[in-house]
Amino acid sequence: MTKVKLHPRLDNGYQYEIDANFSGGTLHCLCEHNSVEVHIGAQTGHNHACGCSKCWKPEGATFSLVSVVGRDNVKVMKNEDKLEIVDETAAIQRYACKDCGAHLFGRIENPDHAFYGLDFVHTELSDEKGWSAPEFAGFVSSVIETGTAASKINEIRSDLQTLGLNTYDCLSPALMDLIAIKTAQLKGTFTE
Ligand SMILES: N[C@@H](CCC(=O)N[C@@H](CSCO)C(=O)NCC(=O)O)C(=O)O
Repeated sequence: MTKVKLHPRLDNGYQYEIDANFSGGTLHCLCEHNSVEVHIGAQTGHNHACGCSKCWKPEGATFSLVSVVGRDNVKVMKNEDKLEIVDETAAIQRYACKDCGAHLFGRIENPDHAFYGLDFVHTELSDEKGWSAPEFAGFVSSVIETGTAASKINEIRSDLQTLGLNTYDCLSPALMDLIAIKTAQLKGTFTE
């Protein structure tokens, strides 16, 4: 039986050279010429494999690898005119290259969103080494929505677990707690 390809960074050995002093790098889209460049001026956090239908995935991958960084650390350096928002109605507005389709960053504009202030980025689009490593796999069941055979889901979960990534069908408990805390704060029901 053919194995489902998770993501090149996961399938090919899962190597991350984490550097405690790492302070960012430059993402570039996949265009050979006139590529879009976005500088990320800090280490990223909450890196995870995401199976949702909206996050950008490289060719053939079932999951994206996506992490977050403060929006003030995200700066478009080159070919900004090639960027377009994939879906203006989505909570995360993903800025993609019109030519190659790679997503350079995703931004939340709703100040009431739990993750407002954080941009979503795919650090595999950078040549630098030292970025944060994936910590878990989220929205795993969602891969069925985009055509992965439902019969493969147990194998997929098992492969992710083998890589040390706990699997969730939403986000990790820590991130779901942040979402619930924000909701409680907005409702006035939050207690420490
Ligand atoms: N089954 C849906 C789930 C989509 C979903 O809720 N995705 C989350 C996380 S994306 C990054 O981890 C989300 O916040 N979505 C808002 C958005 O994408 O704008 C599906 O697969 O589409």
